[in-house]
Amino acid sequence: MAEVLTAEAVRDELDGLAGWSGDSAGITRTVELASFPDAIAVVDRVAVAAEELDHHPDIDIRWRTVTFRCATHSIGGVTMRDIRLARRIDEIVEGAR
Ligand SMILES: C[C@H](O)[C@H](O)[C@H]1CNC2=NC(N)=NC(=O)C2=N1
Repeated sequence: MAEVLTAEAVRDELDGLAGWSGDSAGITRTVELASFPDAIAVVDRVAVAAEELDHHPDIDIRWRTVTFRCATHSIGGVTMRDIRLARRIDEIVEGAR
């Protein structure tokens, strides 16, 4: 079972996650894509990655702007599962731009 990260550990991990912010309750990144279809394509790729990781982000879609929030719901905090998911999301977003 993943262990919840301390606030300091989350801050350290956020240093390596450009565009992400948050705290020990959750981490968030908002991205703007070129179009609504591009945004949905990114969300679809993130869904595939989330299924592979068995770890799922909260996703807010507003036209071309997509916000991802990662927290480990079963624990109620941020774990390395969320950090790994955030890294995968970054790879997908960078590949879509
Ligand atoms: C059974 C399955 O492994 C669990 O329900 C997973 C699914 N995806 C998850 N995603 C997130 N963000 N938090 C969880 O606790 C979680 N649990």
